[in-house]
Amino acid sequence: MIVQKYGGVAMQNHQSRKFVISHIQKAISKHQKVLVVVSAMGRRGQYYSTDTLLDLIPPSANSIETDLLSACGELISASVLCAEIKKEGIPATILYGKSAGIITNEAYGNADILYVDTKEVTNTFKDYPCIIVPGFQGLSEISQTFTTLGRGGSDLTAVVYGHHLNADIVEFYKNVPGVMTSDPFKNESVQLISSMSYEELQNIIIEPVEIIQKRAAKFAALHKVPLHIRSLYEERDGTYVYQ
Ligand SMILES: Nc1ncnc2c1ncn2[C@@H]1O[C@H](COP(=O)(O)OP(=O)(O)O)[C@@H](O)[C@H]1O
Ligand SMILES: N[C@@H](CC(=O)OP(=O)(O)O)C(=O)O
Repeated sequence: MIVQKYGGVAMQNHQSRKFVISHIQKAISKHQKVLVVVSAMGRRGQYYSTDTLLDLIPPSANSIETDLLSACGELISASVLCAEIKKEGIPATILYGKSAGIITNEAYGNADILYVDTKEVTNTFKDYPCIIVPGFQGLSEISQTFTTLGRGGSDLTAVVYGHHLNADIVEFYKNVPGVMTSDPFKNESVQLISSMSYEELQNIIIEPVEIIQKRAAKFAALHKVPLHIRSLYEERDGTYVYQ
């Protein structure tokens, strides 16, 4: 089985989600089972993006209501993709909250994962080749409320499942060809790095959220989770990280 992660840009509209569905179809043919982690649709200004949702309420410290509100973005995204995938004839379902099994403390906004219970995921794979999970969120062990894993946290969701499900690979579908020598939207003469070590990946990420979330890169390095960071739009290989 493999894990695929689709971020806000990949999920932003019907056109971009056609690419998403095509990658999922190919993954099922090749790997039989795919766990799809999705982020909220689009960026600030687009209806259901994380920043648009958070702009609905007065700026405040991380709290039960800020995490519940931002978790809604990924729930909407998962629901929309599931409906579209089923329309294409692919059997798929959604797991979230307790069934998704990502159990955290109550540090709203940047929760720590206490444990991951993959029982429901494993059982559901007996009936469905495709399971969609809203990224970026967990469930707090004590209060059973939604928590979030820091901005860009769907990347962490993906690598955490990759590790706990022993996935062949975790694929990230981006609006860039892979990890480049620097951000292609800021610099002109950049090149694709076809493979890199976990250490090199962590070193290239300066801010908490860049090509992938820094926290996710650190987790992948710690557990040696194989990664493939690649383009949503092109078939060619992107960047492999596996040593
Ligand atoms: N070295 C780098 N190589 C490629 N992209 C980079 C790099 N550093 C920063 N970036 C930025 O990371 C972004 C991540 O892609 P994006 O599709 O927005 O991710 P997400 O999956 O979070 O939606 C790119 O749009 C790019 O601007
Ligand atoms: N939607 C959340 C989580 C996330 O990972 O998003 P994206 O994959 O679009 O960076 C955020 O904006 O922080």
